[in-house]
Amino acid sequence: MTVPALCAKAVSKRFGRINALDDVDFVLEKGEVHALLGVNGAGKSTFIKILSGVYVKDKGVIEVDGREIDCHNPKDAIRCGIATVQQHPELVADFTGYENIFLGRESARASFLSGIDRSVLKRRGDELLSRFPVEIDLSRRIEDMSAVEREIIAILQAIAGDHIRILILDEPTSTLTEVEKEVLFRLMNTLRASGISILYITHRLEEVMEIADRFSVFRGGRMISTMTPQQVRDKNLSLAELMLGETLGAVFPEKAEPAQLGELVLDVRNLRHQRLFSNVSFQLRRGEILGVFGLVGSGIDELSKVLYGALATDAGSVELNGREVSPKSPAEALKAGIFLVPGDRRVEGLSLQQSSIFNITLANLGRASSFAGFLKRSANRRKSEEFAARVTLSPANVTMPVSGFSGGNQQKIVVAKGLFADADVYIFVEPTVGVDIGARAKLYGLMRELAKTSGVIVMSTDCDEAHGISDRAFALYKGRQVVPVDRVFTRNELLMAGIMGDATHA
Ligand SMILES: Nc1ncnc2c1ncn2[C@@H]1O[C@H](COP(=O)(O)OP(=O)(O)OP(=O)(O)O)[C@@H](O)[C@H]1O
Repeated sequence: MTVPALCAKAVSKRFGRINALDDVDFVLEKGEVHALLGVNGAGKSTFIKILSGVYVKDKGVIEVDGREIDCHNPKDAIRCGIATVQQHPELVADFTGYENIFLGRESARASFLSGIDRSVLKRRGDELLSRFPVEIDLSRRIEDMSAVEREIIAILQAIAGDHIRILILDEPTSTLTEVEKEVLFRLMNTLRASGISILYITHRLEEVMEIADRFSVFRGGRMISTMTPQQVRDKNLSLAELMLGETLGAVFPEKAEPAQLGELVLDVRNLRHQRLFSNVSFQLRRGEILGVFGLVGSGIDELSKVLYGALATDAGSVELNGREVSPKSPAEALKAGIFLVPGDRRVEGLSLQQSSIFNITLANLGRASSFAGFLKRSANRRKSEEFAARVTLSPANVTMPVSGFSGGNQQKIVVAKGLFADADVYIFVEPTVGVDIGARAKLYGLMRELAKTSGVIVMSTDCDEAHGISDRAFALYKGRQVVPVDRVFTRNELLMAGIMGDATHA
């Protein structure tokens, strides 16, 4: 019998009263791609953080190549042959690919600072890259690279130590397009063929069927089962239901009936921002959800920022409730009644060291304060608890710092903040990145609820999302609005509009 690359036996970890991992047994075979699945808060990140030495387990045994290891920090893990690429790899933006690949290693850093021989760096970088079927110009700086190029640099950095046998990837595809994902999968396949075992977290279930040899499902801190994609096909199982432990209803809520539509709330005409988008026009009524689909770089990010006052517009007009507005800052937009649920909640949406109460009430200080300007502490707590329950925050603890919540639950706090803000228009940008399928269905339900009294815009690089959640939608293709907004379209038409710039190819 071959010895597995990694074996965990009865591994447990608590955070205060939370049992984040409970007696987890897990086996990673040599040269396999093994996916970790689970709803938000299931314990996936805690498990990989223990393997990569970020957290120390409370009890249990971890073996690498049949030998017990005891890691107390990431360096210990790397010494044991385990390298990890975080969800948002920390690369040095103004350094080249070559420099970043070898920066992670202390010895390289020392020689780097003392003026390393660039030709050595280049030779070693080229040699490393030549082992993989991907093409990247490593002499470019990280800030000029695409998301997938950065991910690949982070992986090359992780495996640059030749003794690395286990590679852990945390949601590596969450910011990648379909085409970029295929590039990453090619790299993963080559690593697998070279005998490296890959353990990776994903919320994109269709990927598991495509790339994983096996997958393990975590639920409530326990490891529920390990299976192959073939077993899922043979038994006709649903990965989402395995994760949830219950049957999943419809992911998207019902569309709005025409009779439910209220007055016009937002009227956007011929909006333009530099060369990133131009001539964007649409109207939004209370009671409806408008979807905007576009690939990364299509201009949807900039469009949301213009609407929210974070970027200036060069031409066009925006009317909110019949009055022209041109917010100069996000604070002004919020005051006017436009609330943005941003794509990157880590940097744009939340103060991570503060509690949920603080974060939720920040969105509407007028509502959170008394006439004399004092914060209404007990009322705010009650309201925060009410909104936390509506977004099914888990754990339902509104005083805990936001940093203690899992990624998906942090996204729920941003939405609770939106509920408290009581805005006329809600703009969601990439609302479900990193959010599990069960919580996603609940978030969509909340959007529909918000749309009962406000107008909602959902901007997404995921066509199924932009189409599934919306009553009407249009696509942005290289800054151009493709689908006429009043036309009823199919999902394929919207997809073609967003990726080809022409809906008629569908
Ligand atoms: N540093 C921490 N302090 C307190 N509680 C924590 C901490 N890290 C994780 N937890 C808790 O442990 C549980 C497991 O969280 P974990 O981040 O491992 O989940 P996850 O499956 O990775 O979720 P997600 O998909 O949302 O990232 C959650 O209840 C979470 O709130």
